[in-house]
Amino acid sequence: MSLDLSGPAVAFHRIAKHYAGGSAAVDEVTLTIAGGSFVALVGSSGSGKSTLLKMINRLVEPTAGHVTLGDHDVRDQASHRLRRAIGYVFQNVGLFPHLTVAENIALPLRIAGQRPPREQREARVGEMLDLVDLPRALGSRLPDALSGGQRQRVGVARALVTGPQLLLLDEPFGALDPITRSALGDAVQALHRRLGLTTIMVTHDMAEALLLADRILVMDHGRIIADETPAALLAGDGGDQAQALVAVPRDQALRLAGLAR
Ligand SMILES: Nc1ncnc2c1ncn2[C@@H]1O[C@H](COP(=O)(O)OP(=O)(O)OP(=O)(O)O)[C@@H](O)[C@H]1O
Repeated sequence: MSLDLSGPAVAFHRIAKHYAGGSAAVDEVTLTIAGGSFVALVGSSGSGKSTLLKMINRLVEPTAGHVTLGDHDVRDQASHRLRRAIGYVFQNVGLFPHLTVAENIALPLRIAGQRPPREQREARVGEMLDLVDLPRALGSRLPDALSGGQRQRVGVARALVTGPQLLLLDEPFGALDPITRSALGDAVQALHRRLGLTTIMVTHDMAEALLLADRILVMDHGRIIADETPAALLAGDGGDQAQALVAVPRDQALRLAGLAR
């Protein structure tokens, strides 16, 4: 496991994406995310969050502008090398149903051209299962024989197996029940800190963003309309749209507190 505690800075330089026939999905975004930070991207459906995220690992190519990781333009690397340096977790995980959990976790090593001997590969898979708090015995099961939360943990293990220092999460907990969701959010935050990652997470859930991230970007119509710390958002900063999103968990907390009285 890489323990180099320095995830890369990620910078967007006037980045834009126009899909054919649509308006700008991302509209000239310029900003820098500091290495080692945990950033949440929130905003309404269709505001451009996933598109912005996928321009980092080049699953989407920008129409204009570019992205840098540290000092390097992401276009300067072959995409397989780039993706080895970037962990990516999305809502439905995309585990291969006919491969065991262990084989799924080891797959990025093969794709990255690494062919460690069997014992080394098994040791690495075991380490990754430990990292995401899954029993090693689950390695021999097929993904169908796991719960949704366990599958999502396998997705995180697979994303981190090549030792990336940048982790991208696209609605990673969207399909999970609230208790599993909260436990996994905490697990990802702990991994972020322990491994010194730079983490960028797309979420619809402002409460999750406030609890996990140290910086929150609110998107609307392809632009960043608020860029605040959780403390600043909770203190009322960021403008009306950001405050409308913060009002949802705040009102729920107040109503619950009222019920408990
Ligand atoms: N492959 C595509 N082809 C054409 N248009 C697309 C494509 N992917 C996304 N779009 C459009 O780009 C805009 C931004 O989409 P994007 O998925 O980035 O938004 P989002 O904020 O992540 O939404 P959601 O929260 O619903 O996932 C939307 O209008 C969407 O319809």
